[in-house]
Amino acid sequence: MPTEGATTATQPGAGASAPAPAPVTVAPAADAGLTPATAAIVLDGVGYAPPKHPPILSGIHWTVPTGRFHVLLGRSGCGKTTLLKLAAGLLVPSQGRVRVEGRALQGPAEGLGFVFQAPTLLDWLTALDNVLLPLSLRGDRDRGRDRALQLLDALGLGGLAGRYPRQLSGGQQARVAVARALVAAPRVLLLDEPFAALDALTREALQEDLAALCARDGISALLVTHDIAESVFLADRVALMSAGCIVEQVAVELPRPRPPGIRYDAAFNEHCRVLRAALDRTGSAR
Ligand SMILES: Nc1ncnc2c1ncn2[C@@H]1O[C@H](COP(=O)(O)OP(=O)(O)OP(=O)(O)O)[C@@H](O)[C@H]1O
Repeated sequence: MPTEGATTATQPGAGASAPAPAPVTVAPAADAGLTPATAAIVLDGVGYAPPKHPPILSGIHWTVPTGRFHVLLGRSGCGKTTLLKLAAGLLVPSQGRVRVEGRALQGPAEGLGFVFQAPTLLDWLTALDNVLLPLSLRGDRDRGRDRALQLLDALGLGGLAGRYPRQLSGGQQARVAVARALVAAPRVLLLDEPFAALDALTREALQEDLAALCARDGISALLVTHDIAESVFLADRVALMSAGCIVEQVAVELPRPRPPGIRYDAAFNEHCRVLRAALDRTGSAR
């Protein structure tokens, strides 16, 4: 259902024989402030400027509803990582406020998982102990062992729990990093281009596993990426960032669960086309 003020985009020149995919909803940035009944993350008029530096972000109104998967898509340098750090409480906004699960952030948010651009595993710990690290740091290691093993299994690393990072491929290390972010059963997961360094096939497999785990556990997720197809495969809604602002939003109205083959469907490609056009409207990176 298009949001008020939204426009729709259809495929030009779609042939008479093949049914045209349903229109994709493109909403103006103003709709980013819509507040659903339950919100995982709310950014209310958020701006951020480092000390003695011009603003990186301004006027961000954005809500991630509970249990939904939202993606921030934008060119390099537009402010995506900065926004994610504000949502995690790792940076304090210069204007506005951030709320995670209804609580105003005063510092690093609790009960939240974070997956960084690089896996950042500790070389001297096994895959299992890397996954257990967040629990070990608070003295809960033993209680989490079964969950850690189950997560490694769900991510295809069942037989590799005893390996050290140097004995794992890049894709396997990325899987360990995802398991580590999930081990404490966060309700909210933030991901900063976690698969950017991986080859296309490994990346797609990880997207599928991530989508399945988030759906299984009802996790609210916010992922930052440059990758249009990754956005469409994972997201319920994509926000486009440009020069520190959210400029447009695209609702991804594809069924869930999304099988790997959906990437070849006309509707999937239509979403990619619309996002690409929206990204082109944002101009060049600054
Ligand atoms: N602490 C800082 N001090 C000054 N400038 C900063 C600081 N942190 C980030 N910036 C600048 O703010 C802008 C946004 O950075 P950010 O890392 O949020 O972008 P991004 O969209 O995540 O980029 P990428 O996709 O390349 O990771 C960049 O121009 C960056 O150089």
